[in-house]
Amino acid sequence: MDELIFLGTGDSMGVPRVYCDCMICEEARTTGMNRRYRSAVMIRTAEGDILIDCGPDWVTQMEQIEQRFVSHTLITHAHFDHIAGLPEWVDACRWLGQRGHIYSPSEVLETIRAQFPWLPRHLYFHEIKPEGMELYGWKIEPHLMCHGKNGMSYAFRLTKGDMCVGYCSDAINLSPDQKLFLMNLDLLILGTNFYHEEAEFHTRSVYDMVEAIELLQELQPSQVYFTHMGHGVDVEERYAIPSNVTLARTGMRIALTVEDA
Ligand SMILES: O=c1ccn([C@@H]2O[C@H](COP(=O)(O)O)[C@@H](O)[C@H]2O)c(=O)[nH]1
Repeated sequence: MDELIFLGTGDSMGVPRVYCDCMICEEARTTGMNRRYRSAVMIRTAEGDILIDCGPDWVTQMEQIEQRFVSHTLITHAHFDHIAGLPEWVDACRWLGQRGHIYSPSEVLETIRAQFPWLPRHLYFHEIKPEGMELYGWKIEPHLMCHGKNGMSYAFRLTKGDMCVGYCSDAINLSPDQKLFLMNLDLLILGTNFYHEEAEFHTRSVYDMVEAIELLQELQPSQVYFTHMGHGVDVEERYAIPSNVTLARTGMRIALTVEDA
């Protein structure tokens, strides 16, 4: 049975934030309930694994799940917190003599090539076209999403048999067309930086939970996991969230079947 593992559920700085002594960062340093690596998931299938995003915590994340290698990586957008682990993945490819496969829409791949010009020596670059692609039995479709003040990011819709999963880690203020892409999912993984963010809307780049809950009323997914959470979120707090919403934790696993999702 396919499964999804949360390798990271943190915002762009992760939790704890290196400069911060707040209660949540201190808790993350001690008991570690709120320790959150940068957002990424691994989808495990009988045929092989698919990593979504490869941020600066990639090595630690692989060690945590005791996995030595991954051959196939999808990238949502070329921001530091989603791609900074690529050179380390490529070093692993180089030392193992195995060329990895990286997948994203063309402009994301272009930015990655510009940032890390040596990667194509050890990676096959595959453009995900708007009509999508197939990998290990999953149909994977991309859609460009509003990422607020930080530009645009892709969400992926992954379908296998009856199971339909949406991965949208970095989005805010979605247009009707962008919302349509995330309708009728069995499982939605959605980024929410805070429970309720006080900063002015135009300065922001990711939903907060209060806004996300409103959005869910339109999208109507069966099950939802919030990810990309900053140090304002305490996973032990009893927030007012619907019963089908879970705050994802590092290492959490979800069976990718309609019954279990
Ligand atoms: O052009 C850019 C802009 C930002 N970044 C990095 O992205 C994150 C911010 O992400 P949020 O999810 O919007 O909080 C931060 O790490 C910036 O350094 C980038 O790489 N490129």
